[in-house]
Parts: sequence; C-alpha cells; structure tokens
Amino acid sequence: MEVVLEINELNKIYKNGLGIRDISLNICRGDIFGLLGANGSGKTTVMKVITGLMKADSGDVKIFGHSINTQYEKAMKNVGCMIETPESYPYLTAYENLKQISRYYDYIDNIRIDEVLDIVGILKYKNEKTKNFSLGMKQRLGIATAILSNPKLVILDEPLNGLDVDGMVAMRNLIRKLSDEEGTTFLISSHLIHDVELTCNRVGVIFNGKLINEDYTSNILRDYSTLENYFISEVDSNGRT
Ligand SMILES: Nc1ncnc2c1ncn2[C@@H]1O[C@H](COP(=O)(O)OP(=O)(O)OP(=O)(O)O)[C@@H](O)[C@H]1O
Repeated sequence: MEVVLEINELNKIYKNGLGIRDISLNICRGDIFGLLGANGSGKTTVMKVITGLMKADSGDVKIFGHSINTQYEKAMKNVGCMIETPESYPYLTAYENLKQISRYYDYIDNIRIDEVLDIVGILKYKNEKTKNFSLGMKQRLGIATAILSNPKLVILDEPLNGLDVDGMVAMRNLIRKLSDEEGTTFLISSHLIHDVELTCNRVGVIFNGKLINEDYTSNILRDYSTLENYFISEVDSNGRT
C-alpha cells in the first residue's frame, strides 16, 4: 500500500513543557485517519508541524516521499489543509476569496470554484462578503479552500466545528466520496467521537501529547461496542488523572 504520510519520532515541546512527544505514524493512500483527543492533547500541534506551520524540535515528516524539512515545496504540492479556524478576506466574497487562491494554480477555473462552493453547500452565498458569514459558513468555505486544487492529501483540523447536522452529514459524505472515488487521503482531527466512528477507517488516540494507540475502526469495533468505549479505555489505561 502506498504510504502517503510518514511521521517519524516527531517531537515539539513548547517552553511550558507541553506539546507532542515521539509521534510516529504511517497513513496510506485512501485512508481516512481520525486523530482523536481531548482539548489540549496535541492534535493541532501535530497538524501544524506536519504542514510546516511550526518547526519540530526533532523527527521528520515525509509526504509522498518528500521530507518537509528538506523538500518542503515538493512535499506540500498535493496537500490541502485547514488548520484551526479558517481565515478569509472579510471584505471579499466567497467567490473572490477562492479566486485569490486559484491564482496559485494554472488549472483552477471558475467552474471548479462553483463546483467546490456547491460541494460544501454555500454556492448560493457565492457573492456574499465573508464578513457576514456565520461560523458554519466560514468552516464550509475553509473546507472548500482546502479541496479547491484537488489535493491528494487533505489535512483538516476539527472540520466539523460549527457545522449543523446537515453540514456534518454532507461533510462526512464528501470525505468518504473523495476517498472512495479519487483515492484522496485524509487526516482529520476531532473530538467528536461518534462522527469519527462513522467517517474514519483508521483512528489514533492522542493523550498528553503522545499517540497512545492506533488501529482500524473495524478492528476496534470488533472489541468495543463504540469508539467512545475504546477511547475511554485507552485513556484510562494510559493514566488519566
Ligand atoms: N504556542 C504555545 N505555547 C505554549 N503552549 C502551547 C502552545 N500551543 C499549544 N500549547 C499547549 O500545548 C498543548 C497541545 O495543544 P494543541 O493546540 O495541540 O491541542 P489540541 O489537541 O489541538 O486541543 P483543542 O482540541 O483544544 O484544540 C495544550 O496543552 C496547549 O495549551
């Protein structure tokens, strides 16, 4: 199986002693990997380091075989991401925001912009300035931005934040469709366990900055009635305080 994302012994400790320790993980083509963890467990830090927004203290990350330390542009060429709260130009419309992004690529036309706005359910707000967008609409625009260039690896930090039920179901369907039909690989962080159970084929549990376990969702659900029970059991056996 083609390894898309290879994380080797990644460490990033902030001055206050918090951060992530010894994270190693391989994610393969077509995987929808859910990184589950409580608030402050280290999910965003992992994603920031993987995408080069923050430099690791040690360790390496390879994306499509290219190290983010030594071949950053090649590594990130086929990556789309949304880390923390998505930002946009508030005085531009949704369309104009995506048009700005499209200028980095020579193959994104107006049809593709409409297509992604439609996919995330905000086509009807195409010509609205984003300063008037609700949290859920901003989140949808962030996801549209992440998938605009048809990336092969999509990294989404808490993609369901602020989405209503329809939005959550639509996002889940979109992720699964891209994975099934295009072989798109996803790394998603979330603390919404039920949604991870329904969306992800693999799950990793991060606790106090360490990846304490990871497995296929189907294996987990063979041993536990719900992913929540697995999560609680893993965290308890790793010394919840
Ligand atoms: N710049 C920083 N300086 C110091 N500590 C930080 C910094 N950024 C994050 N932390 C701490 O590192 C730990 C991991 O934070 P991180 O944001 O990665 O967690 P998270 O799992 O994404 O949390 P959440 O679900 O609340 O977004 C937390 O305890 C946080 O307080």
